[in-house]
Amino acid sequence: MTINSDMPAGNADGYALEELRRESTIGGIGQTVERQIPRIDLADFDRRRAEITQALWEAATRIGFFQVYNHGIPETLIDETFDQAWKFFELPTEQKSLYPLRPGTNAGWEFRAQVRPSTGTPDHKESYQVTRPNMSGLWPSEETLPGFQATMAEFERHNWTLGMRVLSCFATELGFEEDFFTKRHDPDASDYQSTVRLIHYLGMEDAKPEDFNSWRAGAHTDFDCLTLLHQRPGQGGLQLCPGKELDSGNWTDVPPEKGYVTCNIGDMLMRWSDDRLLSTLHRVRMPRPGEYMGKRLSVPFFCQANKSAIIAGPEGKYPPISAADYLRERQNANFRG
Ligand SMILES: O=C(O)CCC(=O)C(=O)O
Ligand SMILES: [Fe+2]
Repeated sequence: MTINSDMPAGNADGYALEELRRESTIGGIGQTVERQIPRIDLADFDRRRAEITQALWEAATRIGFFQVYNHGIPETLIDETFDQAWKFFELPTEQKSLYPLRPGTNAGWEFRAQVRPSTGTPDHKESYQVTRPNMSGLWPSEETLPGFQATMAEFERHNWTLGMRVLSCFATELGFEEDFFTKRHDPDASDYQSTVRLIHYLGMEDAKPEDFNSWRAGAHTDFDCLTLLHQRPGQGGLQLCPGKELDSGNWTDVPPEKGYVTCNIGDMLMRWSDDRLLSTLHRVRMPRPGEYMGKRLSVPFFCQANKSAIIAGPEGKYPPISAADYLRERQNANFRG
């Protein structure tokens, strides 16, 4: 049975099965409560590494979400990436259909194809994913979108650098070598699978009332080690709900702000850390009456360990599994067809 997101929030008492009750709570609207999302200054990283590591560890073990600033990715490059993303989404549907998402590759374009287990309804969005080794035939030509591929490549490289920096702090706290995760996200390997995802949440200006019952992105945790999320000021909607408080349905807005990259731990790193680093549930809600109704763009970078990497925590809480097998399981539960 599928629980739809238009089920009234907090009305789960009638359900006998714990799983259904829990799922309907996740899919429900819940309440908005304020929580402090830690903000961490990465300036002068090499000199301040110990101090930054403590702040990242505290945030990642307490709430699993944090925002970093002075992060080293040029704002002009971020702006250019959003400009190119919008140019891509503005292409005619027939053109975008030439670059279809291939199952299991995290590469290519999809339109309303992602159904979250928490809601059972397709996210109100389209997306285009870039996973470098899997892009054959999926790049728009220079004629179609001048500079697109070069911008994505540069953006990808900067995000990888930032991601590896943050992961190096978690590595040492977990008792691994500083470059432990860097080696396992080797960008030159053929089984590299970190991903840039351009997302367009459809504008709601002319939407039907029932469209507001669905989600821009249904509640989920990310599959990866670490997500670096770029958002646009004024285009809010991201909310999180920390694990222990899930039953309360208390969700917290994470407003986008210029200069900040929102980071969250994904399931892969939670497992790799024997559950010490928290992969926190989040979602993108529809705008409320009176809020900005236009389109929403966001660009996450997912640090996903290379396929051959073996995920095994220092304390051995879970049996070792390759990153390839781990991601396959998660993707199969999320994409139709
Ligand atoms: O668009 C956002 O703000 C969040 C996107 C997200 O959570 C995801 O793509 O995993
Ligand atoms: Fe996410």
